[in-house]
Amino acid sequence: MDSSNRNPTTDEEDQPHLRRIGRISSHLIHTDGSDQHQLVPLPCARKPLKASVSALTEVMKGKHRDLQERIFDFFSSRPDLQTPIEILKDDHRELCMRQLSGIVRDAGIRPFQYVLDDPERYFAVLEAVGGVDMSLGIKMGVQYSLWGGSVINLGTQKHRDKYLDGIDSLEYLGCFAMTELHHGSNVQGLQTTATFDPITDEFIIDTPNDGAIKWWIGNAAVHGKFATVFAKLILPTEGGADMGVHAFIVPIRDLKTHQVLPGIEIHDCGHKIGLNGVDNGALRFRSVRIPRDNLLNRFGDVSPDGKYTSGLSTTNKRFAATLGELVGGRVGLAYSSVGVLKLAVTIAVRYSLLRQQFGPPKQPEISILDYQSQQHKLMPMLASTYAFHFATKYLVEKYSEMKKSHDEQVVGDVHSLSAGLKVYVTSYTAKSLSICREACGGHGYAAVNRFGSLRNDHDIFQTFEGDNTVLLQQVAGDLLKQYQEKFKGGTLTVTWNYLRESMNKYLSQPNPVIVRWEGEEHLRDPEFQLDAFRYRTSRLLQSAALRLRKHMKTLGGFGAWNRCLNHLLTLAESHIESVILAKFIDAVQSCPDKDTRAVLKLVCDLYALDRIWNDIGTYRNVDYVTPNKAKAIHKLREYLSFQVKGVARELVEAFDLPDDVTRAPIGLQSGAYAQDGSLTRAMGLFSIGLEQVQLQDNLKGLATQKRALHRLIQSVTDF
Ligand SMILES: Cc1cc2nc3c(=O)[nH]c(=O)nc-3n(C[C@H](O)[C@H](O)[C@H](O)COP(=O)(O)OP(=O)(O)OC[C@H]3O[C@@H](n4cnc5c(N)ncnc54)[C@H](O)[C@@H]3O)c2cc1C
Repeated sequence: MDSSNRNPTTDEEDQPHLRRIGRISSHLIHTDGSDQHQLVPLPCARKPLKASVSALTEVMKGKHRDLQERIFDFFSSRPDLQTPIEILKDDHRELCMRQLSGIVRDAGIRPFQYVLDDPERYFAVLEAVGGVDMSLGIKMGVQYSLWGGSVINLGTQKHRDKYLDGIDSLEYLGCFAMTELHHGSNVQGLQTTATFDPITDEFIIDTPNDGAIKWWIGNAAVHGKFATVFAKLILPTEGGADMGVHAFIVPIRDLKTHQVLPGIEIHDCGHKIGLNGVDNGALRFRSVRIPRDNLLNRFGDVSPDGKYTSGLSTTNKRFAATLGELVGGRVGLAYSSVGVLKLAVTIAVRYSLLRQQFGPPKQPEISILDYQSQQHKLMPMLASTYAFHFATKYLVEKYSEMKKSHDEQVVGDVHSLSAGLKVYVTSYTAKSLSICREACGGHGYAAVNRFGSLRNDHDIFQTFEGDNTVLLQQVAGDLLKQYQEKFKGGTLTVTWNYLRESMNKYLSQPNPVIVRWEGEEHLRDPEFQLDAFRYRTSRLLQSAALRLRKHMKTLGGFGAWNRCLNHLLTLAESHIESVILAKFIDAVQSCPDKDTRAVLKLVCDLYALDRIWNDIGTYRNVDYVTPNKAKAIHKLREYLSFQVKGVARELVEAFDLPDDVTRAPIGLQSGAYAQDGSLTRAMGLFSIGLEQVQLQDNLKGLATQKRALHRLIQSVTDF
């Protein structure tokens, strides 16, 4: 599988602008004709990179690859559990349920044990099943991370004793019922009530109006037996004291008959844009009585005589503690989203290497990845996939550490990091899925090539577990808090230490000499790259703080925040980008193999310069870079894209996705790199049809069509 970089001479010839630069290497000429400043070093002057797939795979391989392989093997041995291209909503829901129980009961994998003992393993399972069918990943997340997680993290020992075994074995399928028709993001605005009745020692769960109907609740429409219901806890004092939002276990269906229980109404949320394997439903409660013990009482409890006790002094603190325990879902989404991005990039890059269109006169057509525009679409995306891989790996490790140590600093760090990475990665992946589809032309539009379902299934990752725009504001809020702490001399949490070290440096004018440096060595120096990211974040942070203070006087806190909202969102994104870069640089520097380190460094440089170029206006506005330096960044970014293209095949191979998971006929490993143009393309097209028929076979048994198609392919081969 190992191979060296593509022949740079050939590649150069495919790129006339590079050829031009290459030939006049000693002089200072740009493709735009200007001759003012030094060019970035030339392609022909460089040593080709040696990219070894096995060495790269070793770096990218998660700790629990063996577990993921068990899952892939299980699904490849069970064609009856593979999701066909065309499937009706109700069939998809049943299939998804069978897939989940297949993992637990047939393959013997117990994800819930990992939630309890080894979250890194749990996230590895989640990533793998998401590759099989994203609906399965989400259904599993609802069962174990949300419903199961609420019992573990918000309940106490009595709840663990009573529910954990049933959750693990899937006997107690459950829901996480937080969102209401009128309130999604604003959880403190929930209206469902849980009123304590000391006479019967019960809570009475009520939906006071239509707006309080629980909405979008996963597992509710068909399979759920229980729901963790978030409701305002009301005590029976005069007028009813509202103790804020708490979580309660409410049985919704009979364990034996599966009948909906009295006082509960369940409606189906219907066909969705994607994730139709998950049965989302709406729940309404009409004076449903549950025992007092069903209050998940880790952060607040009620005694039989109706007295409320809590170790936390205010409603706000209890609320923060309750929501804080639920970050696992966000970690899972960020991690899984990188898995989706890997899949999409793999399909798009493999296809782009194979597909040929146009070429120089009277010469063979060239691969579409030889076009600068295609490199521009896909290479920074490939670099970002690597960047996100290392950042989310770090997040998962930190999350596991937090679960063990409960160290306050780590808790703060994980909360903000999980919010920031969930937002940044899911938004990026959502946009990339459309770019990948387009990059594969018409074949990208065939359902069998997967971009449509990946895009539709993944899209909602931007909204659930916290709407991205809302979550990003939490990151901005935390940054401002850290900023205040810095000036008060308090401690900064781990990922933000750079603010302490460098705030003063960044708030002074940039060094007038460095702003002119434009040599490749300087632009590819991690110190320069990190400095650029951190400079931008620090400036944004300081200016946001000043603007907020100014507007606060006239508009009040809420109004001032809204007046500065876009600024705050940019600040939070900038911070997350710099955290991602820092983790990527760490990964490059700790890579033991010299050649592999060089490849990772190249990819990391592309990630860094791509992001700097994307926001070049900001850097220019504050004179952090001169116009000539900006041009040099642009050119180097283009050139690095070109260089990454040379190792793109190895970089996607290192994701190590089996064909069973990739599935898209245009993105399979086998035969994808054959050089025989016309026949390869013909075979490629037919194999798409064949795949479609194979999948339909699973559903409808159309074996005769398959044989006919085989004959057709055979005739092309014979010809
Ligand atoms: C398929 C699916 C599955 C789901 N599963 C579950 C589940 O199992 N359990 C559960 O409890 N919930 C579930 N949800 C609900 C989901 O968590 C909510 O949809 C989500 O929290 C967003 O809330 P909302 O829909 O009310 O959006 P809103 O909060 O109304 O947001 C709408 C728009 O307003 C903007 N907006 C809102 N507030 C602000 C603000 N302060 N500043 C700036 N912009 C703002 C948002 O950015 C967004 O663009 C699911 C949803 C879907 C679609």
